[in-house]
Amino acid sequence: MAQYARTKGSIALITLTNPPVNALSSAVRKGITETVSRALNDTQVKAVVLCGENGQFCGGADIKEFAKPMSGPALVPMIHAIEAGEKPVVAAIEGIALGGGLELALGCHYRVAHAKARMGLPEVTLGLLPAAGGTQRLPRLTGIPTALELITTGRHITAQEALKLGIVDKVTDGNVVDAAMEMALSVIGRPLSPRRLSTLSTPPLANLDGVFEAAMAQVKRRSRGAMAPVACVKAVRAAAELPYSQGMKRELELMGTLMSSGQAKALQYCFFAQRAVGKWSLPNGAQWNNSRPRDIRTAGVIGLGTMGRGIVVSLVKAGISVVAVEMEEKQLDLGRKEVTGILERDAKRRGVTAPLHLISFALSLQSLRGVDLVIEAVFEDMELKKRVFADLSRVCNQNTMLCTNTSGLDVDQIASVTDRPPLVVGMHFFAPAHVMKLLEVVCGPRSSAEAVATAMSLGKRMGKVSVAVGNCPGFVGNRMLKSYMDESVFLLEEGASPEQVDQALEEFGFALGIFKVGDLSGLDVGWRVRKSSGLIGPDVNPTFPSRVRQGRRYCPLPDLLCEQGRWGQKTGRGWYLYDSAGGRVARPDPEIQRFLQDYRLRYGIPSRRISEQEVVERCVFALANEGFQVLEDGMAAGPEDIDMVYVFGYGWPRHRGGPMFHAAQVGLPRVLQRLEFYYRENPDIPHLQPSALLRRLVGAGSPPIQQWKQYIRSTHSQL
Ligand SMILES: CC/C=C\CC(=O)SCCNC(=O)CCNC(=O)[C@H](O)C(C)(C)COP(=O)(O)OP(=O)(O)OC[C@H]1O[C@@H](n2cnc3c(N)ncnc32)[C@H](O)[C@@H]1OP(=O)(O)O
Repeated sequence: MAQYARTKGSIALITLTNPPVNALSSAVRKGITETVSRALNDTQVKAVVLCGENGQFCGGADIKEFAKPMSGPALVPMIHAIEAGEKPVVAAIEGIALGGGLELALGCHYRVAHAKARMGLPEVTLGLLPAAGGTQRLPRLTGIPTALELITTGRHITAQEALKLGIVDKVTDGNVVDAAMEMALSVIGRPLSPRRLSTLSTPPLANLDGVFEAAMAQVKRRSRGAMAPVACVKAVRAAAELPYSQGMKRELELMGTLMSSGQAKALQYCFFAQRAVGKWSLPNGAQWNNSRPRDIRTAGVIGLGTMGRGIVVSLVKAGISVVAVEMEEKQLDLGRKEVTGILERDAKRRGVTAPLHLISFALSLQSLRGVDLVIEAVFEDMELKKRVFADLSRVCNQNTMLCTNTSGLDVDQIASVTDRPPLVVGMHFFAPAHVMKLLEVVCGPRSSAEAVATAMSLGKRMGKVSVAVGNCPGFVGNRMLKSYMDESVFLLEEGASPEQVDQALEEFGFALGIFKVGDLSGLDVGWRVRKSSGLIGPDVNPTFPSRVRQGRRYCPLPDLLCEQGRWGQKTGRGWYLYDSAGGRVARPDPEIQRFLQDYRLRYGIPSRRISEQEVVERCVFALANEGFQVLEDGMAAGPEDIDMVYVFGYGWPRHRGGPMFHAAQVGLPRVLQRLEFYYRENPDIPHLQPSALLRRLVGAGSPPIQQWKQYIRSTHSQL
């Protein structure tokens, strides 16, 4: 897995060969160890060049091997042998040098990179730290602040930035191996000591304590509850304060704690799950590798509200020409201003020109005649959407794909008013659409494989994580969210306060508690949906609204709040109080306490002390329980799909893997037992009744999450 060749007489060329990214599997480590030793012992060889085949230097440790017992040579002594050797070794970096790949390069005496290469230490994103000497060598090379930033964020950098930071010695537009050979020849005979990073001291830094305290505070704020960023700061601190050998001991110790943690397992699961969801398949056998997506060059977007604007920006940034349509001039002007502003600010930040030439704005659907694909983003109202799609059917070319950005309406009903149901799919973006990474691609029963493939591939082009989901109310994300939201308001009825619930969920790892999220997105949105779904209406007693509707427990608290004009941040008051309309800083509101007490008194609900454990279990297990039901109904291909929806669309803490992975990690028997308990206590809450799939999995001895699909009774995938 590492090839050896002698070139230009005195140079040994070692090539890593482990496609697709030359990960440092045990076979590759063995190959490098053997070939380096051969080169160092060959008296004819005066210098060594290390490169990777197929234009990729190295993607780091083989992540698949983390779950297995360690075998083969370890990375640390292998890199040490390169650095300590008496012949100059030059890394020829093409494509990527990530994680252990960059650490390997840092052990070489010189580094030459191709202009398009990317480098970084992304271990933190896998719940780890760069434990092949990365936390000790990088600070000695770049200084502490830069190393701290790169190691705690895992950010990839370009070759140009790497050159500026001193991480590489040369950047070339040409053949990187040739350039590395040239450098190798030029450095033969030069002293190697100054090039051995482990022997250097970290550059002096004033106010060391202050720098590390600030870094620690920042990682704790940024990644609530995540262990790896904290360990990264500690490891870099060791580089600043300890000799190299002791720093390496500290690095190893910290890595040991991380490696055995549930967080690392969750983050590594997320890495593979994110890739697995791209490999969609439909019951008719069509799948990602046998269905050809269309080449989309032009698109139309209808509706320039918050969602539509974000969608336009995402498309344009992917290089697609967009016709943006609004029906009213005022809305169109507002939309144009917003879209232009977002694109200009983004371009300024990146030092490029805003691609405004790719957008045109129009007041009529007629302008969409020639586009390849249309995304509708009008109000969430079935009749309105049907009118739009019937019009599109008449206006657009016969071949134009028609997509709806509905967040939960029946895609098939929408398709049924068109002349082309196979070319209709849902593309459910998440607000703000140019920021959020999730795209649910909703496969209607009549959506063609080509349409699904096109929407999935378009999502990827826009930098989204596209997940194929079935066509049921709320699809995957919003369908599951309903149980989570219902539990949170039931907890208020029973004695909790919004801030108590939010605090418990934020401690769990959510970026924002559910009530803060509600205030942020506007409480009136859900109010409108409940009205249109018949949960609120003329039959409901306004002074004593019923707590049972459509045959299940219902909590009228959010409706009562909306009736008082408390719509969240936009009105300055919601579950919390804000300084003014549009204010962002949430403060607990004593009025809400009184409102909740009056409500409980009025309905005779005894108020009790609710523990943090109950808050988290009822909200999170209810969410996972609905996830099991989603799987059973065939609306998601597997638990990975659900987890990626939650990680990328709903602020689920990535270091907990997703609701389904979390359930597996807590232990399915425990989840079942707690759901049974809460359902016994609340028999009027159907979503607390454990799903049949959960019971079956527990009955089968709780198999690993990768095997759950085998236990899904239905063969009726709705994808
Ligand atoms: C002592 C410990 C020392 C060091 C620790 C480490 O080195 S941890 C690993 C650090 N490296 C990384 O985190 C890199 C992870 N990979 C990526 O970020 C991307 O894969 C990459 C390299 C930028 C390429 O992206 P691209 O979009 O081009 O391809 P894709 O992500 O779909 O990957 C292609 C297939 O390669 C598999 N793969 C990638 N990296 C690794 C890896 N390090 N180990 C194992 N497998 C890896 C990936 O799963 C894909 O597989 P497939 O079966 O095709 O889905």
